Amino acid sequence: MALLEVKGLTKTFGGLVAVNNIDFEMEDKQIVSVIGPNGAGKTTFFNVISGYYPDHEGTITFDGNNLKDLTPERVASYRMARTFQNIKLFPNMLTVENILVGMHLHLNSNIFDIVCNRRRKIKEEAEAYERALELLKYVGLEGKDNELAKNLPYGEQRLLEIARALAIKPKLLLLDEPAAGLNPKETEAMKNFIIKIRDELGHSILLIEHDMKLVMGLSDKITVINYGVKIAEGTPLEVKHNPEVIKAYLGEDTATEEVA
Ligand SMILES: Nc1ncnc2c1ncn2[C@@H]1O[C@H](COP(=O)(O)OP(=O)(O)OP(=O)(O)O)[C@@H](O)[C@H]1O
Repeated sequence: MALLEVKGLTKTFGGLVAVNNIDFEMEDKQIVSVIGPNGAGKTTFFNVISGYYPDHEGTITFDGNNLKDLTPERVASYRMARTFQNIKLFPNMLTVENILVGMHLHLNSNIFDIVCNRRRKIKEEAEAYERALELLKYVGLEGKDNELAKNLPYGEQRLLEIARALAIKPKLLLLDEPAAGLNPKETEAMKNFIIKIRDELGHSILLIEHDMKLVMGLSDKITVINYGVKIAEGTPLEVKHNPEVIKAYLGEDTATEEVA
C-alpha cells in the first residue's frame, strides 16, 4: 500500500484551477520532488494534502487514513509534518521553544494529568526539553537553544523549521522549497541533510524545489506540474529528458547536464 495516495485532486480559486485532477502516489521511505514553473500549483498541492484547503475535490489517503475534511492539526496527528516556502517560525520565541511547540502533538498528558498528576507532566516536559535539544543538535544548531529564532541567520532558520517538523517523528515530511535563499554550499549541505533524514530516521520526504541540482541529486521520483496539471512523472533521468518537461520548465541546458 502506498504511503500517500491522491486521486483526482482538484483545487480552484474562483475561476482559476490551481490543481487540476492530479493523481499521485508515493511509497514509504521515498524522496519525491514536485517541480514546475512559478504558479504551476505546487504549493497549492501541498496545502491541500496537509489540510490547509479542505474545500477541494478528490481523495487523499495517507498511511491508510482518509484525510478528507481534516484540519492541518488532525493531518499532523497522523504524523505528516511540513515546512513552508516562507519560513513560519515563532520569531520571538527561543529556538528550543519553537521545537517544543511542534512537539505538543506528541505529549501524552491530558487535562486530568495536568490537574491531578503534575509529576507525569513534569517528567514529560523534561523529556520533551531533552529531545528538543537533541533535535537542535541533529540539524546542526547545538548550543543555540537560548537564541531567539529571529536572530538566527536565514539558513539556520530553515534548519530550525525542519527540526520543529521532525519533532512529531513524521512518517511523511513535506518540505516547501528547502533550498530557497540558500547559497550553493548551503544547498549542497541541505541535499545531503535531506538524504540523511530519510536514511537515518526513516522518514519519507516530499519536497517542492526549484534548484534542479538538488532535485536531480536526491529524488527517487519526480512529479512535474504545469498549469495545475501533472505533465510528467519518473526518475530524474526520465524527467530531465522528457521533451514536454524541457519545453515547459527545464530548458535544454538542464537536459544536457549530468545528474548529480
Ligand atoms: N490563496 C489563493 N487564492 C487565490 N489564488 C491562489 C491562492 N494560492 C495560489 N493561488 C494561485 O494558484 C496558482 C498556483 O499557485 P501556487 O502557489 O500553488 O504555485 P507554485 O507552483 O507553488 O508557484 P511557486 O513556484 O511560484 O511557488 C497561481 O496562479 C496562484 O496565483
